[in-house]
Amino acid sequence: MFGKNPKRPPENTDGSLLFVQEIFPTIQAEGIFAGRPAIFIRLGGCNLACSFCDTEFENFSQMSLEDILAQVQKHQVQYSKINLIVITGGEPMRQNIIPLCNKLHKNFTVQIETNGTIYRNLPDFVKVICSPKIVNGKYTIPADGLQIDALKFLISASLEHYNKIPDWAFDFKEIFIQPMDEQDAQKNAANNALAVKIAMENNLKLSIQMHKFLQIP
Ligand SMILES: Nc1nc2[nH]cc(C(=O)O)c2c(=O)[nH]1
Ligand code: SF4
Ligand SMILES: [Mg+2]
Repeated sequence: MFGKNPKRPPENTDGSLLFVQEIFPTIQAEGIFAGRPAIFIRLGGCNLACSFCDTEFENFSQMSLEDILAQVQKHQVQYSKINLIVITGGEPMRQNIIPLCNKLHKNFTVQIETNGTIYRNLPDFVKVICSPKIVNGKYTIPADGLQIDALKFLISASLEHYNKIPDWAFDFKEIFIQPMDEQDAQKNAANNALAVKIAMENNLKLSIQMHKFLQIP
């Protein structure tokens, strides 16, 4: 969170054990499935350390796929109709999530939230939302071969480089513009205004973090 995390490299395991921060039901607040109830699996660790990162992902513990599925099933007791799983982080592609995706596919639409810097040969059914980040003054271009369903750009009026969509992005079929939450009312107001301007000028969809407005996870 807030760039204070260690940058953790990709883990190349068989995917039968994963580092998990939290498994919780909520409303998917961002991107193509915004508004849809979902069970979130937040995985531990990230390979980047963004100064504005709003997420705690370093209190993770190792879980087997069976334990993860059992926790998902526990939430299904209360929310039996939910049919969307969101795997996020941290950076979920840091770990081998392919076996987990395959198991979840039987009962759920599976969507991941990734910064796009790590390649994995994900099954075609996985919906990938990629939010590129600035590294060395430039947006990271999604890893070669990664199948992406939508890009999501965070917009800040004050943080360097986060005020413009890179030209390469327009080759992708769907782009969301999302005001960055900088935990500061004045900055956030400027971020909202700039995000609306960029969305309007480029005919792109706006994504707002509705869970913060709703005060849900
Ligand atoms: N409600 C809710 N929706 C989200 N969509 C993406 C999130 C993320 O942290 O990746 C997120 C999150 O943290 N909460
Ligand atoms: S890539 Fe995402 S999860 Fe990782 S540090 Fe940046 S904002 Fe946080
Ligand atoms: Mg979040």
